[in-house]
Amino acid sequence: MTPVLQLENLNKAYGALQVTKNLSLDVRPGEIHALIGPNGAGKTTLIGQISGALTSDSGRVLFAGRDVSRLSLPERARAGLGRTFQITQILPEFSALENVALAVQAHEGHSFRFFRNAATDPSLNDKAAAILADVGLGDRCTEPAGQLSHGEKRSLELALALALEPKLLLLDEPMAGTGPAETERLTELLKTVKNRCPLLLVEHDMAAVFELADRISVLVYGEIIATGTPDQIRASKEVQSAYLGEEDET
Ligand SMILES: Nc1ncnc2c1ncn2[C@@H]1O[C@H](COP(=O)(O)OP(=O)(O)OP(=O)(O)O)[C@@H](O)[C@H]1O
Repeated sequence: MTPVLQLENLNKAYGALQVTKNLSLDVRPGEIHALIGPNGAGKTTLIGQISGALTSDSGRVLFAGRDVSRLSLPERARAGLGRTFQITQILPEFSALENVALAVQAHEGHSFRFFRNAATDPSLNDKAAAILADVGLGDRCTEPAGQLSHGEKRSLELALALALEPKLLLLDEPMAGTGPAETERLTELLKTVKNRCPLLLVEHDMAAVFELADRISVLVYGEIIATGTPDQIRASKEVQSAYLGEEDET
């Protein structure tokens, strides 16, 4: 099966600090691939190298059958490489439906100059409502986005990303700052998002990772020390000593 995303021998240094070391990884169609590792292992840097926010010193990023290594972040986004928007990019005064309708409108190539029409365009609204229903916000469509709970805002971020119909979604710590009930809800939600597109998930919440991931890659000091199913990763002595053991002690 051809991977959706394939990283080949990526490198990235900040001065003398080699943050990403000859890193190779792939994400397959239909999977949730989780990337875990201790603080400072280089996860955020790697996500930046994949999205195009950061340029790699060497190596290749192959996405949806093409080499996107030299493409900018917007070009990679247009090629279908999705990422969740930050909560700060949600328009708090607009309803959840209007926020998603604007994203659908942007994806369909309409100009933002006509954004006032987004709220009244039935086809945009129908698509936006369907996406909101998928992320569990079907009954919160008319709520101003600023009034949603933190967890609901996370769901809205996902809806905004899905409105762009990505071929792969990069998720950087979706559970951060959410309580146990919201984490459980988001975990269930990500299981359904997986039906729409594969996910590369960076997450510190190990319970969520082990429940969600089809495969897990463990990053330590910029190197992948293991990739495997949750059971394989749990059983790996190298992973236990490098990462999971350390977590258990805290
Ligand atoms: N712009 C930068 N300039 C210099 N060093 C940087 C820069 N960005 C990150 N680093 C360093 O690169 C290393 C990896 O950082 P990164 O944020 O990618 O790790 P991380 O795994 O995402 O960490 P965390 O889990 O804490 O978010 C760290 O040692 C960090 O201090």
